[in-house]
Amino acid sequence: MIVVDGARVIYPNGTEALQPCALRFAPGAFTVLLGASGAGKSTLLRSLNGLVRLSEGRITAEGRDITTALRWHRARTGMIFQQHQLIGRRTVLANVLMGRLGHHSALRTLLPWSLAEKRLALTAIERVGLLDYALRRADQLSGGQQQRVGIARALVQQPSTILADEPVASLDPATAERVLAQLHAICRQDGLTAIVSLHQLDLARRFADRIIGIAGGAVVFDGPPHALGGAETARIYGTTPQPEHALEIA
Ligand SMILES: Nc1ncnc2c1ncn2[C@@H]1O[C@H](COP(=O)(O)OP(=O)(O)OP(=O)(O)O)[C@@H](O)[C@H]1O
Repeated sequence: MIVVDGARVIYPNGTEALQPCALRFAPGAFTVLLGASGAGKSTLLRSLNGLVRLSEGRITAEGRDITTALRWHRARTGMIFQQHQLIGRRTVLANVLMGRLGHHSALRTLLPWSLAEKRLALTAIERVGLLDYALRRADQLSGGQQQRVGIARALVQQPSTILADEPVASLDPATAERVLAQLHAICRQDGLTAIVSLHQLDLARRFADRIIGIAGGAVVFDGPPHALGGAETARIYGTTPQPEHALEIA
């Protein structure tokens, strides 16, 4: 269980990117963060991995404050980014093995990877359907394939939580859906807690167990997809509810 308790983020330039909020993330749930550009989704996700320092409040995982147990927390938290953050000239296998770095001391990383770790990496690559590409350079893959490498790199960490920051934003709609469906299926199979920011409302409705809507750094909606009607969507995106949406809520 991850618990966000009164977390607030004010960046050094004075921007309050996250207003004080209290959230609980139950194990195994697939949560989608929705919000307009600049709403604060990345700030929340990055706080959950200790990449952004809280100005107030605290975040705990399994009862441990993540700031004092940061290395432990990061080792069990897989991060997936919009731009994949792959090393283009390295192979898929080498990129996926990078996911193991958090499990080793700095000195251990100077040694070659063990057979067991290579097996783990190949299994993760196989799970995302890219075994035939394991020895290809990452920059020779399509955008969708590169994001699947990003997923495999997160899986090889053997995480209990996946944080994904707009993982399908740079993909065409059909590829976005396939990649997200694969991520969702893997999280389900492994019982992983997933917190995923998305721009696509339809994908959020389809895959989320729970949707958290953020606007201006505040949580303005928190509930299951079926509770997200026109008025709630308008609150998240700062738009006027449409008549058909109004009917949907009635
Ligand atoms: N390092 C930073 N320093 C100052 N302000 C920042 C910083 N990072 C983000 N912000 C500001 O904080 C607010 C929230 O940004 P954030 O990136 O969390 O939003 P987002 O919902 O993820 O947006 P997007 O969908 O465009 O990625 C914005 O006003 C943004 O300009």
